[in-house]
Amino acid sequence: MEKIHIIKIGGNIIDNPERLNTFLKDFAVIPGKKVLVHGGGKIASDLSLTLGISPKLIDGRRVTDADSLKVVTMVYGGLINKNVVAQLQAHQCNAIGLTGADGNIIQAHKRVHPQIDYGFVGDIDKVDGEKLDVFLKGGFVPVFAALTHDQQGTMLNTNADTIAAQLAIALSGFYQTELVYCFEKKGVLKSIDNENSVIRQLDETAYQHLKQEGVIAAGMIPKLDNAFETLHKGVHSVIIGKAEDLLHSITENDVLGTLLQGPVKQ
Ligand SMILES: Nc1ncnc2c1ncn2[C@@H]1O[C@H](COP(=O)(O)OP(=O)(O)O)[C@@H](O)[C@H]1O
Ligand SMILES: CC(=O)N[C@@H](CCC(=O)OP(=O)(O)O)C(=O)O
Repeated sequence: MEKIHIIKIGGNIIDNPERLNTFLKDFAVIPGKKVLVHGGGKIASDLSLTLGISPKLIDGRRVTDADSLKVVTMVYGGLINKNVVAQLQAHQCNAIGLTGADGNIIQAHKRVHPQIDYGFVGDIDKVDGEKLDVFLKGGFVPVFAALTHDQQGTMLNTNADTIAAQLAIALSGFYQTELVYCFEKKGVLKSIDNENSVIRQLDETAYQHLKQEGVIAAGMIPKLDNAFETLHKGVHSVIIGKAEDLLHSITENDVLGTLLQGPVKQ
């Protein structure tokens, strides 16, 4: 099976023009088929404050009222997505910027929660892997913003880690899929203050223990929940690591961050 990489960049890289440029230069030369997914939560929060809208997050998920939806649509789908695409074009990578609404590739519904009204936050129902594959087969490199839609004309804000996971699952029907979460640390750490304490390989049992002990916390919990879900649904492997280590991990076949692997296929 042909390989594909689904790569997600975290907010701390998008927020830093130099790190972003270095990352995009590396991303551009990754051989083979690839998809990039980005968020940009921090930039959206900063712009919200400038506009007099107080950002509100619960467990890392943005409560997205009508005004916040306008902000995230502009910031993720416009400002960040188009600048990322333009920079990739400058590195001879034929990127095409998409949201889940484009080509109806990611269908979602507004989140229903018994206690909390998250507003215009989307939970994904379906990813159309075949439509996405049309772009890939056409030689394009899809770049997804953290936006989906409800098929009734409304955009929805959807966490970028979740979008990357669901795209990886959908593409695993056609490709040997590797999901890569790039963020600002070297990997999943045994001791959060020690960059040299990277856990090289993590299985689900060890993850549950480390979560109970509080070693793995905050944003790393939904990231790993997403990651293990993908392994149960056909994704070959997941790498969690530093953006600057991406190229080495992929091209040298030597993962510098944390590697999660699915069951060995017969
Ligand atoms: N054991 C751990 N190893 C690494 N990061 C951890 C760990 N436990 C909690 N974290 C936190 O998880 C964060 C990553 O989640 P998040 O902020 O959602 O990522 P992203 O930058 O991709 O949006 C890290 O910045 C770190 O503060
Ligand atoms: C529903 C929800 O929380 N959406 C996220 C989407 C952006 C994102 O995921 O950005 P990072 O990867 O930079 O965190 C948000 O608005 O913050």
